[in-house]
Amino acid sequence: MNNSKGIHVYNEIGKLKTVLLHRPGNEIENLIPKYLKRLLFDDIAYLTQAQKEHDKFSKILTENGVEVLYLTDLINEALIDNKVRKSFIYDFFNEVKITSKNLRNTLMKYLNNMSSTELVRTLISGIKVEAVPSLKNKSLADMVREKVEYPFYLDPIPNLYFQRDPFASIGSGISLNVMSTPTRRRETLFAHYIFKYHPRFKEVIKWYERTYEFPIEGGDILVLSPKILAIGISQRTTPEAIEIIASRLFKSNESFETVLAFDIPRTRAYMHLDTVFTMVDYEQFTIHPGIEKPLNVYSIRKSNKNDLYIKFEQSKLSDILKKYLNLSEVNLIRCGGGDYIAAGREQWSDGSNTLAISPGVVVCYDRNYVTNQVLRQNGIKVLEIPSYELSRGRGGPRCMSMPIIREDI
Ligand SMILES: NC(=[NH2+])NCCC[C@H](N)C(=O)O
Repeated sequence: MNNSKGIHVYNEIGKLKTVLLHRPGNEIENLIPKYLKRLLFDDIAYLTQAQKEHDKFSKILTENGVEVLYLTDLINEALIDNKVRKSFIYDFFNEVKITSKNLRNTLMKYLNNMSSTELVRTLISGIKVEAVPSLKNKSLADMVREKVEYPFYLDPIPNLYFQRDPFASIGSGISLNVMSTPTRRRETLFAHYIFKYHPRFKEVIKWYERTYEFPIEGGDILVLSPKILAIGISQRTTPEAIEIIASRLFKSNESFETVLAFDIPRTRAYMHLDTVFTMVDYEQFTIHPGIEKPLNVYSIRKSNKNDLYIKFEQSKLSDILKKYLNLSEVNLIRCGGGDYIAAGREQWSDGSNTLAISPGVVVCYDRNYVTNQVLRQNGIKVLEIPSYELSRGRGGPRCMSMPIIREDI
């Protein structure tokens, strides 16, 4: 592991130096069709294949000089102190509303017998009722719970391999996000403990906290330049959260001057801005044609009196990007080459969700061959990873990764 401390992310495309991933594990094997919708997954995935694909993703990154950190390692390193470990477990119980004293004690005993690695793995993959010794002296809540015949005390966390979302690196700090659905809220506990206790990360400043009121998720946050952020107003991210982050950033010593808020349609297929718009080179972006017409963009800037100055941007997207990023040309590369059918199909499997590892070099799913071809025609180097299973969770290479350090450009 390299020794650089903290976070450094001032752009979307500068050479990626360090990135955070989570390799999918048994949480995927605990999904059943009945609960898919609530757990925000679209199909039953085959874990062995998903892991192969994820390992390939990680290998491509490593081969390109990126330091890959795994969430499970960081959290293990953060939980060394026994008191911290206990409070992490209690936070999990509180998050899923395990309130019965008896059940809390029984589960605590069950978890306390585990090594730290096992504990973390279990909290992620879920706790099956049958795995825990049966309760003695049941409370009313325990009895009611038993009648429901739900197989888990703790649900699996199948979306954890989408490390883009629970927190987002912005400049030298992070937004510790408020997830919009209950199923993903436990995910932010990992970041909460890492950024509080891990020696490498505990000094990092937070622009947003998981206890705030308004949802915001990392897939909506794009650091376009040291001065400009783009944040989606989406199914998952609220305008109120964007205002709070903007004003925290503008009051800090950071270089950010403008937040462009992209108002995108609220739909499952476009749950975050990065499912329809990513940056691939200095002046090139991918975009899903399905959002171009309904897109409204607002600019948020610092006004003199420490207030926010908010304006609706009248121009078309390429002109807005030219103006704020100081570019003479902007090329919007359309998902599926702009073809209605290909764009719809490939966006669904994250064709516009690219992860840039340096200017003009991106990691993409192999299945989106139309979009990948168009990217190449525009001079972009596309590194493909297999995507039979990973794509069933509705997220691509950008969704699966959180940059920790990027080189400035
Ligand atoms: N940054 C992203 N686009 N992440 C995709 C997350 C997908 C995940 N199944 C969810 O619905 O939350």
